Amino acid sequence: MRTAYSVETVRTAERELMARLPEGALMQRAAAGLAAACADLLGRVYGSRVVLLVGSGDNGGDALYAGARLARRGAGVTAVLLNPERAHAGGLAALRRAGGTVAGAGQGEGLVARADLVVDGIVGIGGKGGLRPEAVPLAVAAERSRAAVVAVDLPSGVDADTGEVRGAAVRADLTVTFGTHKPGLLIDPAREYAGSVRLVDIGLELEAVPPELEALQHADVARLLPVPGAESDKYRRGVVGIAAGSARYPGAAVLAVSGALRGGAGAVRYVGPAADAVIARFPETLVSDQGPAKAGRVQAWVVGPGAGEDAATVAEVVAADVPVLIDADGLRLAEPAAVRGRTAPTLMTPHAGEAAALLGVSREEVEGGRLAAVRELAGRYGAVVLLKGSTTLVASAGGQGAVRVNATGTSWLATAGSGDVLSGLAGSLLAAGLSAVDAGSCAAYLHGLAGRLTADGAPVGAHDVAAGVPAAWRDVVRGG
Ligand SMILES: NC(=O)C1=CN([C@@H]2O[C@H](COP(=O)(O)OP(=O)(O)OC[C@H]3O[C@@H](n4cnc5c(N)ncnc54)[C@H](O)[C@@H]3O)[C@@H](O)[C@H]2O)[C@@H](O)CC1
Ligand SMILES: [K+]
Repeated sequence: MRTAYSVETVRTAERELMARLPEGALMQRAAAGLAAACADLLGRVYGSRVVLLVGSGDNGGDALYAGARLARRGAGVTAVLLNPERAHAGGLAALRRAGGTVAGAGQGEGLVARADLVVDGIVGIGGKGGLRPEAVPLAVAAERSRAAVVAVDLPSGVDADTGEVRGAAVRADLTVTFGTHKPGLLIDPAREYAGSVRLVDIGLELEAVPPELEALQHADVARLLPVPGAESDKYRRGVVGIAAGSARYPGAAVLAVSGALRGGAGAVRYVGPAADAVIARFPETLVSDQGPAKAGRVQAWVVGPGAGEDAATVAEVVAADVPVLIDADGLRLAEPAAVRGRTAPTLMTPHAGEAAALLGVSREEVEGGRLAAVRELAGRYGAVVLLKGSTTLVASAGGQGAVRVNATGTSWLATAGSGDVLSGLAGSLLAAGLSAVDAGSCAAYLHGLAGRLTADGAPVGAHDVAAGVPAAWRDVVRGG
């Protein structure tokens, strides 16, 4: 499991550790890890041109000490000081002793344009708001230059705790982060600015503290996925009911069933007006022309994909005493009070536009502040909420505790019907007995991986993604 902790938690852990260590030891650990990552990226350190962008805090200190290490190995290192009076004194002295030079902000853009490597030490976890105006031209120059850009701890200008980006921020190829991942490094839009992320262990002890975010890895998903035992039959493996599709959108039913068949339930039961289309494509489906309440026993329901205006079916499913996944039109049609009143688990799976409609805010607001939005929805509905997107977030019912984040997806998954496959898959995992948080996060993981494996750099349709789920599942259980 990968975890990310809030700035407040990091600060507390750092204070405790610093009290036990000689002065400056932590910064030396950080700088050593940073310099090693820079050297790896440069390949050849000797003779390379390195420019440090140095703000007024310890983030700049890390950059200066790392710059000193690179200068000792023969790099030409220049520090651009955004606030010369407040630059880290010890770091500056170390850089000068190692033969590095110092320049004012005015020379910064030209230096960045000619650099092989730019180190962004403008702000780290002490940053407030977006980049200050004087730093913006440097961030722009770094983005334009051919130099590799390494962010120290996090790209300057992004919010460490929320992943929000207000105004300009540094775009890094690599972020070297210290002690733990910060939430912003795992959540879009900030995640996109971070490039690849390398974690440097500086000895912080965080195990006893609840994280802000958790990201499942292959081994975690492998442990959670259902495996049929020798005694299993289709009913013991779980039956998932799919109430989806309409005369207008029969395809949504077919796609939700296609996901459900690959999700580990022993059988898929379909109710709705698209039974012919479903059976034609998937003859193994149990279809019923009765409403959900009379369709026969299921261990979990999926309702909503392509449902059109069929509020009665949504209400019938929401009233069922088994885990229910509500997606797409179902999110709009479900009565909030009925959802809140449910006692069995509920999993809601909106994309940003649907989440915005439920919250009564703009889509941009949800996309810019995904963590707050998913927690808010989970709180309002007392339901587990999976907010879809390039990074998918899953909040526990009530919105408290660690939020799961999934980044296995690819932008090729932004295709019609892809969400229907995801809801079928997650519903199937619910029926197989996973908790709503595990079902949602494992489904997002497999779905993203299936998208990545099948797309392999080219466009794919939603049905390809569903067909790719078994390969993703095998990849996960075989350890990648
Ligand atoms: N505290 C520790 O034990 C360690 C801290 N480390 C580094 O220290 C960083 C935190 O250092 P600080 O607490 O000094 O804070 P930062 O260096 O992140 O930033 C604070 C400084 O930047 C200014 N500032 C705030 N917002 C700004 C903005 N939007 N634009 C421009 N300037 C802005 C503030 O006035 C302040 O002077 C970490 O991110 C990490 O890089 C590492 O050395 C590891 C050990
Ligand atoms: K930084």
